[in-house]
Amino acid sequence: MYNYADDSLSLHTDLYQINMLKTYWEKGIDNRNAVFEVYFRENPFNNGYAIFAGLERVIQYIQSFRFTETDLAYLRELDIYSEEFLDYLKHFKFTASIRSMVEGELCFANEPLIQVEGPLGQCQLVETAILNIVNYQTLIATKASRMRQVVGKDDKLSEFGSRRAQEMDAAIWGTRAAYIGGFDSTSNVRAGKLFGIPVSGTHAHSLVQAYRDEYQAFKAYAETHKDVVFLVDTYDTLRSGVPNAIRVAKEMGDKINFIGVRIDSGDMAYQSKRIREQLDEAGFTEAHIIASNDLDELTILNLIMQGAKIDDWGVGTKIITAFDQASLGGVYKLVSIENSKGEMVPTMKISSNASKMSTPGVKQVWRITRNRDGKSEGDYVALSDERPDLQDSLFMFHPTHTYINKTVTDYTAKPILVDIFKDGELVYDKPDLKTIKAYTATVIQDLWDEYKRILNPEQYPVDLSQRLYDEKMASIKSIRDKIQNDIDVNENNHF
Ligand SMILES: Nc1ncnc2c1ncn2[C@@H]1O[C@H](COP(=O)(O)OP(=O)(O)OP(=O)(O)O)[C@@H](O)[C@H]1O
Ligand SMILES: O=P(O)(O)OC[C@H]1O[C@H](OP(=O)(O)OP(=O)(O)O)[C@H](O)[C@@H]1O
Ligand SMILES: O=C(O)c1cccnc1
Repeated sequence: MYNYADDSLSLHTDLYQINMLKTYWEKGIDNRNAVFEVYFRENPFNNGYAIFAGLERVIQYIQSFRFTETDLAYLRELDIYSEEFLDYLKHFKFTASIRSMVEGELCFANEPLIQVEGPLGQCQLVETAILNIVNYQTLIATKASRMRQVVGKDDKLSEFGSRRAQEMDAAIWGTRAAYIGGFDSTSNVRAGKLFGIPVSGTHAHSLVQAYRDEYQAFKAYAETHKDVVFLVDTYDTLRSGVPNAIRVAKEMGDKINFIGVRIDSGDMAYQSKRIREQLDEAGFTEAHIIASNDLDELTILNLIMQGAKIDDWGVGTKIITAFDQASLGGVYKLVSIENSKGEMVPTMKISSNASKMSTPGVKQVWRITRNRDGKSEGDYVALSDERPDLQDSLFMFHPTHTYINKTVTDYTAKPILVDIFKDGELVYDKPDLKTIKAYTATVIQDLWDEYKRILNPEQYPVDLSQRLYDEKMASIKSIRDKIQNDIDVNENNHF
C-alpha cells in the first residue's frame, strides 16, 4: 500500500480539479489570469466572529507543490490523461500569487480570507487542499476562542484531545489552532516538538489502578516527578482521593511542586467546592483544582455560574473535533478571469439561494476601527483599487438591507489581506506561533463584547463598498439578461 518514498500532497485534491486543468490546458486557457477567493457564508457555532488559522500549512503545501514520479505514475494508471498532459504536470510549478489574512486574525462570514491570483490552471488545482486546511483549522481556532471567552483570565486551558481527534493530522494541526485561539498548552508531545506549544500533563486512572492502592500510586508518582498533579477520582474523590493527595503532598514537602489535583467525573461544581475546603484546610491554598470530562464552553460557563472552584480546564473531544459543527463550509470561488482580449472581467456564481451568490471582483478587506478608542466599526469589503484609508468619511451600509447604514468619520482603515506569495515566491515574513497567539488576544480585546458573547451575539457588519455593491448588481443583471437572451434565441431556433 501507500509506502511511497516520494509521496507528495499534489494529489491531495479532488479529481475534478485535475480534470478541469486538462480542459484548460487542452483548450489553451490554463495560463489566463484568474482570481479565486476563499470565504465562508456563516460564522461557525453561531459565533459572532471566527479566528482565521491554517496559513502556515497552506504555505508549506504551496512551497512543496510538485508532481512526483509516483504521483505521475498513478495518474497514468487512471488511463484518462495523455502522456503530453502528464509531461505538462511533470513540469508544473506554482507561480501564482496569494494574499491572505494573517493567522489569528478575526474574520467574518462573506469576506475573503485568502485570494489566489495567477494562471487559471494553477489556481484551480490548489482549491481542495487550501479549503481542507483552512476549514478545519479556522473551525478549531474559533471553538477554542469561545472557550477562552468563558474561562477566567488566569485560568489555564489545556488541550487533551489527541485520542479523540479525527486521526493524527487533525490532532497535531488542531491543537496548534486551539493554541492560537486561546488554549495554553497541549498534551500532545509531538505538537510540542513541532510547533513549540507548551506541553502539560497529569496522569491517568491506570496509574492508580496499576498500584491498586491510591496512596501508593500517588507516592510513587511524587517520588518520580517534580511537578505533580494527582488525579483524585479513581475511587472516592472526597473520602479517598483528596486525602491521599494531601497526605503525599505533606510527606514530600519541598521535594515536589504540588500543583494540585484533577477531577474527571461526577458533579464538578459540588466536588470542587469541597476539594477547595479540604486543600485550604490542609494549608494548600495555592494548589489548583483542574477539571476534565467532556467539557465545552457551555459546561464550563455553567460550572462557573454554579460557583465551581475550578482553576484550570482540560478539554479533549469537544475542542479537537469542534463537536457541535462538523465543518466550517468555506468555499473557493472564481471572482475574476481574463478574457480573450486580455482584460480582467469580474465573474460570479448566481443562485436561486441568495446566500450562495458570490460577489464578483478582486477585493481587499478593510477593518474599520474608530480612532477614539480603537474599537471596531465593522469590515468594509472594497475593490482592490479602492482606498478607504485615504477618505475622510466612509459610508457603510448593510449588503442586503441597504437602509441599515452609517457614516463613519475619524477612523482607521486597515487592509487585512496581505501578500504571502508573489509569482510563486514566498514574500511573507512568518511570525512565530507565540506572536500569532498574542495577536489574536489583542484583536479579540478590541472587539465589542456584544460580538463576543457565546449566545446570540450581535452581527458584526461586513459591508460592501458602493462600487463593489453596484458591480455586483450589474453582474447579476447582465447574467440574467444573457440567460434570458440565450433562452429567447433557443426558442426562436426551435420554432
Ligand atoms: N455541576 C455540573 N453542572 C453541569 N454539568 C456538569 C457538572 N458536573 C459535571 N458536569 C458534566 O456532566 C457530564 C456528565 O458527568 P459524569 O461524571 O456523569 O460523566 P460520565 O461521562 O458519566 O463519567 P465518566 O467520564 O467517568 O464515564 C460531563 O459532561 C461533565 O462535564
Ligand atoms: O473528556 P474529554 O474532553 O474528551 O477529555 C479528555 C478525557 O480523556 C481522558 O479520559 P479517558 O480517555 O481516560 O476516558 P474517560 O475519562 O472518559 O473514561 C481524560 O481523563 C478526559 O476525561
Ligand atoms: O494530562 C492529562 O491529564 C490528560 C491528557 C490527555 C487526556 N486526558 C488527560
